[in-house]
Amino acid sequence: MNRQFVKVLSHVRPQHRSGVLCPKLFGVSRSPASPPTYPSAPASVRRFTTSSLLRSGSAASNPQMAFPCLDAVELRTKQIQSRSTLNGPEPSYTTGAHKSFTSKSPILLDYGGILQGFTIAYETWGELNADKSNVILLHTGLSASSHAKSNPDNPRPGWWEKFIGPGLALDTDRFFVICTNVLGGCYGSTGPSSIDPADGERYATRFPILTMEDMVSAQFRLLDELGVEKLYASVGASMGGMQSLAAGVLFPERVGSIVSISGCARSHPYSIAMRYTQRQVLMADPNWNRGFYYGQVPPHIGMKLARQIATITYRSGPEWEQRFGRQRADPSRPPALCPDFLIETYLDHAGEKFCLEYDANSLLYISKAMDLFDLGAVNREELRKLRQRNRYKLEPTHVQSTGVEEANQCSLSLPSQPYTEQPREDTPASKLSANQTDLVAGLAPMGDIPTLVLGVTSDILFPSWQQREVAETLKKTGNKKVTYVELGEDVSLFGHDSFLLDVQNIGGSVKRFLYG
Ligand SMILES: CC(=O)SCCNC(=O)CCNC(=O)[C@H](O)C(C)(C)COP(=O)(O)OP(=O)(O)OC[C@H]1O[C@@H](n2cnc3c(N)ncnc32)[C@H](O)[C@@H]1OP(=O)(O)O
Ligand SMILES: N[C@@H](CCO)C(=O)O
Repeated sequence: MNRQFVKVLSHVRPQHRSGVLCPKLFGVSRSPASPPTYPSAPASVRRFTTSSLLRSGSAASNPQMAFPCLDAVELRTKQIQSRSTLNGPEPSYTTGAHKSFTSKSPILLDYGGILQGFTIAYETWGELNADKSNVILLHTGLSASSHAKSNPDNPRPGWWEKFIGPGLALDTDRFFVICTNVLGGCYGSTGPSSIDPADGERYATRFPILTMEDMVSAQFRLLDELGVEKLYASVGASMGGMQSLAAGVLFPERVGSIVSISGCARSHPYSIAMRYTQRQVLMADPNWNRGFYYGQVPPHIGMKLARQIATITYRSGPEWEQRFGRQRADPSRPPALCPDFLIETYLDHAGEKFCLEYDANSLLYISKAMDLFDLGAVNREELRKLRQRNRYKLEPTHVQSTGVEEANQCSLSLPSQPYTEQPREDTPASKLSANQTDLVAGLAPMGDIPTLVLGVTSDILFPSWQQREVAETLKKTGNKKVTYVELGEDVSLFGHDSFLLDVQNIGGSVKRFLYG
């Protein structure tokens, strides 16, 4: 491990020890040994809080428990409701100054949606050389903005701050690094929170279903605009790893090399299950309101819970064993149903940090796009045919849909009969082999692109077997320039998020590959 874990409460910064504060909205004080304290709710709110519903102990055998964690989120709802009407109650999703590219020509999306125009927010570092041959396109994970690195216009540290710069993994003495906020995002690029030019209202859930390939196609429109014909490298981790591979499949002649860190060539059922659960939790928040919450209280409770589930998939059990063990935040207090164990206060804090920082609808659309990701030949062919069928939507004479007939197409209904296990014609072995063959055919366009596949053994979301699958599949396409690196548990226990944390091993491998 390249990092010291401290199994004591002192690891938790005092201001975060409550487990239920929202940095933007609450001030919470706590000394290391004292129990969590919460700001007291105004009288108007106290009426609704669970603590005020405590029943008189006269007849009960035991007192009712208190739920300060629920009081706190209810208080937040009230505070958002009563905020200034000037800016509207919803938070503004921005990470600061960035450049923007707006395409005036429409983009037809894989599943038939259309955007009449779109904007991509992006930032750059380093100098573009004369023949524009030193460009690295850096793809983000799910929730990141284009702000990968600080710059004079926005000195706030970026999400890959220590990986980009002179002499670093993405060496800005040599490369011109571009990072975008993805299509569907909420940090300056067109997404569900953007205005639909057709009616001047937010898209909300009238935003069309997206794919990774749609996001990558939008990025390549930006490259067209910048006059970049061929990338030196397409680099990304997590969802960015998916995009990095998708760029190689969609535009093989325009991609010089590929780095895929903790990515995959197709989403597997376990990762779909984990994202599905997050979406369901989020959509169950009444404030989500089927996506039409703009101008109202956003679904901060659903977002918080979704992020807690996500965090469980981003790190690893062994990391938490070392870091928190079974320690409770305050063993002197009786057990509570609100955050109690250190791992619980940690997850609570992760949810708090995120719940108003990111647009809920962006989370839904982008996580769905991750689920839909499959670079296998069969899926790619189906998407190609679908695009072909929808080409007419790009005709200038095409009248835009009123949304009604399209909405009907979107209405999945649950099967009327309970699921019964389907008999399989294939034996498991031949099924597996068919899957592999399909993926080899799908990745064939990358057969000549030098590729680094980097995985982390402690990653449960994009597990190392998927990394090996990508590397092995590429080799089967005839690609002789595949480098496979796996960080074992003796190197990193940070799980999926290792790509954000392990500068030495992740950054070092990327640097060696790019300089190779
Ligand atoms: C490409 C992309 O996807 S970029 C997107 C990256 N950004 C995010 O994911 C945003 C959310 N951030 C994170 O998930 C993390 O901060 C990371 C992955 C960026 C960095 O991880 P780490 O440095 O290991 O931070 P860690 O997960 O330990 O969290 C530290 C925070 O938890 C708090 N904390 C740690 N232990 C506890 C605990 N037991 N109880 C409560 N709070 C705790 C710390 O005080 C600290 O608070 P702060 O961030 O408000 O200062
Ligand atoms: N922590 C990362 C992981 C998923 O890429 C994120 O939130 O985007």
